[in-house]
Amino acid sequence: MATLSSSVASRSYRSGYSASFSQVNGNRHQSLSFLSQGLNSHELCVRFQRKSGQSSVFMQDGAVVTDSNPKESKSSLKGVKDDVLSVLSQDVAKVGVESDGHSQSTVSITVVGASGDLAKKKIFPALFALYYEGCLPEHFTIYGYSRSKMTDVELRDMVSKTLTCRIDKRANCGEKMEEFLKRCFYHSGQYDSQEHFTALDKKLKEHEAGRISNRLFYLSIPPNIFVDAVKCASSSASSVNGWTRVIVEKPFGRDSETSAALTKSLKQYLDEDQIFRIDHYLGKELVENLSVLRFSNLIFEPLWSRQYIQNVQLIFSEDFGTEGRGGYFDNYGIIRDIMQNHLLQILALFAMETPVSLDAEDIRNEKVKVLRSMRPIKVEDVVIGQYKSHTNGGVTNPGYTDDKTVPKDSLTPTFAAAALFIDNARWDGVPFLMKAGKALHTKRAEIRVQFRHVPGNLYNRNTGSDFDKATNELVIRVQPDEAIYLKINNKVPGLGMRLDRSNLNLLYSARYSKEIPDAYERLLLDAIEGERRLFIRSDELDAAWALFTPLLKEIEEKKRIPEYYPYGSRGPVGAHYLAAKHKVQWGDVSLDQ
Ligand SMILES: NC(=O)C1=CN([C@@H]2O[C@H](COP(=O)(O)OP(=O)(O)OC[C@H]3O[C@@H](n4cnc5c(N)ncnc54)[C@H](OP(=O)(O)O)[C@@H]3O)[C@@H](O)[C@H]2O)C=CC1
Ligand SMILES: O=C1O[C@H](COP(=O)(O)O)[C@@H](O)[C@H](O)[C@H]1O
Repeated sequence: MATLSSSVASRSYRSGYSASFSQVNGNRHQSLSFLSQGLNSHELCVRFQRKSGQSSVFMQDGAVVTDSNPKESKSSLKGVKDDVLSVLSQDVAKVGVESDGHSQSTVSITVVGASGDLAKKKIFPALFALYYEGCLPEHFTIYGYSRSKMTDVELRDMVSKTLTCRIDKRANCGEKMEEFLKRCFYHSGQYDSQEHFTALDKKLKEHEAGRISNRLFYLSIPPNIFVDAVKCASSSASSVNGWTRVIVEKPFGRDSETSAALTKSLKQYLDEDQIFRIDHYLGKELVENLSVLRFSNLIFEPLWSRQYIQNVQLIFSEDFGTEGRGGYFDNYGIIRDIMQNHLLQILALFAMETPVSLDAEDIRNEKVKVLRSMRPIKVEDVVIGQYKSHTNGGVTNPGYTDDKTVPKDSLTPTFAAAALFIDNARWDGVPFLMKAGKALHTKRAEIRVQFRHVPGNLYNRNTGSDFDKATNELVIRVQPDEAIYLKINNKVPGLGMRLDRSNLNLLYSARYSKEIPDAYERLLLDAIEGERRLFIRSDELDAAWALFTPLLKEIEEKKRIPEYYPYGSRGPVGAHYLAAKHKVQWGDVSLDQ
C-alpha cells in the first residue's frame, strides 16, 4: 500500500477501530469539499468501516480507501459518498460539518433519574470515559434530570465522586474531569410535567446555540414512570432539526402482556428506531467477541452444531445478595432479572445462523429466529432457589427475606437453573443450560461449550483411561478476568504415554494492555452513533417474553416453593439433578474449571 505523505488527523476511535484522514500533496482541499457536503469525516469513516466490515478506512488522494484492497476500493469522492450513504443510515445525513471540518451539530444527553443508583454507578462514569477517550462529539452537553433539588455544582460534586480514570492514562485525568464536569448541568423536574420538560428544552437550546441538535434521553428511572417521562420528553423536549433517541433500561415489563403494553405506550410517542432498549450484557467485551470468535475463525464455525456440541451452559453468579434493591427485585425475581434478558440474549447470539452482514437488522433478524425456534420451557426443567442467612467465621450474612423491603413470606427466586432447547436443525436435542443466582460463593459470568466425546478414542483403548469423560470444553469467561480458554487432552512430556487436561488459554489481561471498557460505554456510544446492533428490537423482546411468560405464570400461580440455599454456597443441589437428567455436568463445579 502507498505510504501517506502526511496525516492531517489520525485518531484511535475505540477499541479495535481507527481512522486516519490524510493529506497527500495538496489534496486537502478536495477532501474538505467532500466533507462539506454534510458529512463528518471521522464518523463517516468509522461507521463505514464498522458496517462494511472493512478493517481500515482512511482518506487518500481525496478518496476513501480501505486497506483490504486499496486499488479496487479506491473510488471517486462522489462514488464513495453514495456508497457510504447506502451503507449508513439516514442519521449520517443529519450530521453537519463546517467547511473547516468542525461539526455544526451537537448532542445533548439527558440522564433522566440522575439522582439514582444507576446514573451514579454507571451512566456518568461511562460518559466520562467516552469523553476521556475522545469519543464524544466536539459539541455535547449533559443534563441530569430528576425530582431531587440540586444545583449544577451539587450534581458535579455528586458525579465527581464516582468518576475514575483509565489505568493507562492517569496523567491528565484531573484536568479532563474538570473539563467534563463543566459540561454537566442539572435540571430538577417531575417526570410527568410537560412544563418542566419545556423548561429543560429551553436550557438545552441555550447550550445548543443554533447548531443541529441531536438529543439522547437515558431513562434511568423505575419502569412505572417510563411512559410519563417519554411522553413529556418527546412532546416538550424533542429535537426539532436532528434526531431524538431514548435509551430505556430494563425491566421491559414483567411478562408478555405488560411488555406489549409498554411497547404500545412508548410507540405512541416514539418510533421503534428511536427506542434503544438496553441489555448491558450485550455491551460486554466478551459477548461482543462471540460472533468474532465464531465467524472469523475457521476452526470454530464447523463445530458449532449438534454434531459436535453436547451442551452449552450459560452461567451467572453473584457473591452478594439483593442488598439495597430488594424492593425492585421482589417484584421480578432472578428469572426476569437475569435469564429472560442477559442469558437469553447471549444464547441467541451464540446460536444464531451467520447473519447476512454485521448490520443491526441482519443480526437481530437472526437472533429473533433463534428465540422463535425455542421449545416451551417445561416447569420440570427448572429449579428455583432462594438464599437464606448463613454464618461463616463469625460473620452472618442475611437471608433474602431478612431485607426490610422484602415480604417475610416471599417465594421470589434468587436462584434458577433451567434446561432450554432450540428446535431447529442446527441445535436439535442440544441442552442449553442456564444457571443464575445471587448470594452464591463467587461472582462470575461465563459461557461453557462442552463438546461430544471423540468417537472410537484411541487413547481409551491404549491407555485404559476414560478419556470419554475428558471431553473438550470451550470457556468464554465474560467476567471477571476475561478469558477464552479451551480444555484439551495433552500428552504429559516424558517417555511414557500419560495424558492430562490442559488449557489453551487467552487471558485478556496477559494479552492486551488496554483496559476493557465498561459495557455502558460501548452502549452509550452506539446510541449516540445510531448503531442499534446491541439493543433489543421489539420482536426480540416479544419472543423472549413468549418463552418465559408461561413458565413464570406456572411458578407464581402454583406458588412453587424455592429450594433454600445458604448465602455464599453453590446454590441448590437440585441444579445438579437437573443437569444430570440431561446427561450434563456443570462445568463450573468440576475440579479443573
Ligand atoms: N441500579 C442498577 O444496578 C440497575 C438498574 N437498572 C434499571 O435502571 C433504572 C434505574 O435504576 P436505579 O438508578 O437503581 O433506580 P433508583 O431507584 O435509584 O431510581 C432512580 C431515580 O428515580 C427517581 N425515583 C425513584 N423512585 C421513584 C418513584 N417511585 N417515582 C418517581 N421517581 C422515582 C429517584 O429520583 P428523584 O427522587 O430525585 O426523582 C431516583 O433517584 C431502573 O429501571 C432499574 O430497574 C437496571 C440494571 C441495573
Ligand atoms: O441487570 C442486572 O445486572 C446486574 C449485574 O450486572 P453486572 O454487569 O455487574 O454483572 C445485577 O446485579 C442486577 O441484579 C441486574 O438487574
